[in-house]
Amino acid sequence: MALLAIINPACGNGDGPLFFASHVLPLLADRPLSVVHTTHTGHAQAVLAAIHPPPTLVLCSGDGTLHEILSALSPAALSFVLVPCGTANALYASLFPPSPDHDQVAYRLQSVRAFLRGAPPRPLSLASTTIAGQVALSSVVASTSLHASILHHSEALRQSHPGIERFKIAAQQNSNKWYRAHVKLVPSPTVQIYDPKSDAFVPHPQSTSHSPAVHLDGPFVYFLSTVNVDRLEPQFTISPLARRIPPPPATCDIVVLRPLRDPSTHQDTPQARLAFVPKIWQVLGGAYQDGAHVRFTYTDDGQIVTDGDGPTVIEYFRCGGWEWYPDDQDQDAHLVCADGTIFEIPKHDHAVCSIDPVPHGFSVYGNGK
Ligand SMILES: Nc1ncnc2c1ncn2[C@@H]1O[C@H](COP(=O)(O)OP(=O)(O)OP(=O)(O)O)[C@@H](O)[C@H]1O
Repeated sequence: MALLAIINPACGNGDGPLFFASHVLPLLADRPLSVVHTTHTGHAQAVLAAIHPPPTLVLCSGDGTLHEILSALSPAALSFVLVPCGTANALYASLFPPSPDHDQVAYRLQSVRAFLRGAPPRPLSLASTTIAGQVALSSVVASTSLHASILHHSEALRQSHPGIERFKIAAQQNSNKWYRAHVKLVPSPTVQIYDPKSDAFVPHPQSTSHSPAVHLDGPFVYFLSTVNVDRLEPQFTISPLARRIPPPPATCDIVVLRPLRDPSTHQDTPQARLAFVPKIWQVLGGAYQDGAHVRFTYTDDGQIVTDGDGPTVIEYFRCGGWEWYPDDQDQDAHLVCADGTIFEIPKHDHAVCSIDPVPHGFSVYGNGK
């Protein structure tokens, strides 16, 4: 089997080349292997586009390089052996959730080991987001609202803060924004919502056989859909049910925070936005506590508790995709993030995200399941 290693020397803390040479190369020494160190954005896919049939790819990078390759080569058939060398490594951390006492080197070699022991590669899902005729693919996340704003603003901090703290700084900069939009959730074949009481997905009450789509009005604080992953960073498990309750094919998990579900928040005012900021941190803090936010509920006076009888703080959906119609007057609501790349919806337009709309053959060496 032809094997190609692509190493991005610029991602994460820049230790990809050294880690590859010290720990990966010795394991692949008896195999025919070509090695490329990328020199610029777009280099990886240019190398791959020239190779037929596509090789099995040992990819030493973060999610961004993977995203570029998938976008350029779709709908090809290509298997990835992942060596996490990026900042967040969301896909790798989801395939191999880290434990506090793991050995750093061994932890990063698990996809290589799965490949070497002949484990079957696991098919990847692709979310396809269309904006003004342009298609953005993602294998991790497609989002709007706070997450898209965080990614938009964190890029400016990449040089000064190369680690994941840049996402926290950008989150603080954007925490009092609400995003005005209308959403249609696309059924597959229904729209399901997580019910913490039964710890199961149930059909959304609006999703009937006659009219299975679900419509949501804003304002939104958070609107984020994931495929293939339950986390965006090793400890930030924003869509934990993707692991605990495995999704059917061609669906995404969607995490939504709409502030007007809070019984103590009645309208969109500057004061209400300010008062809601600590609740946003509480919700995102729940994601850092192994996904505890999916069980958060409101008390009558708007306090957030776990497993209470009030309305859930977030709405956790599972469905075939979504459509996002931003309010023309709300510039911030026009940002869409697809695996870290930011797109802007033109005025009077919208974004449509669907999961695996065309067949493809991307797969990754994961934990063998
Ligand atoms: N030699 C290079 N110099 C500068 N940028 C490069 C080079 N090679 C690749 N790139 C670009 O680096 C960018 C960042 O890579 P990547 O997303 O893999 O890492 P990351 O952002 O550190 O990690 P993650 O996406 O997991 O947070 C990609 O857009 C890629 O195209």
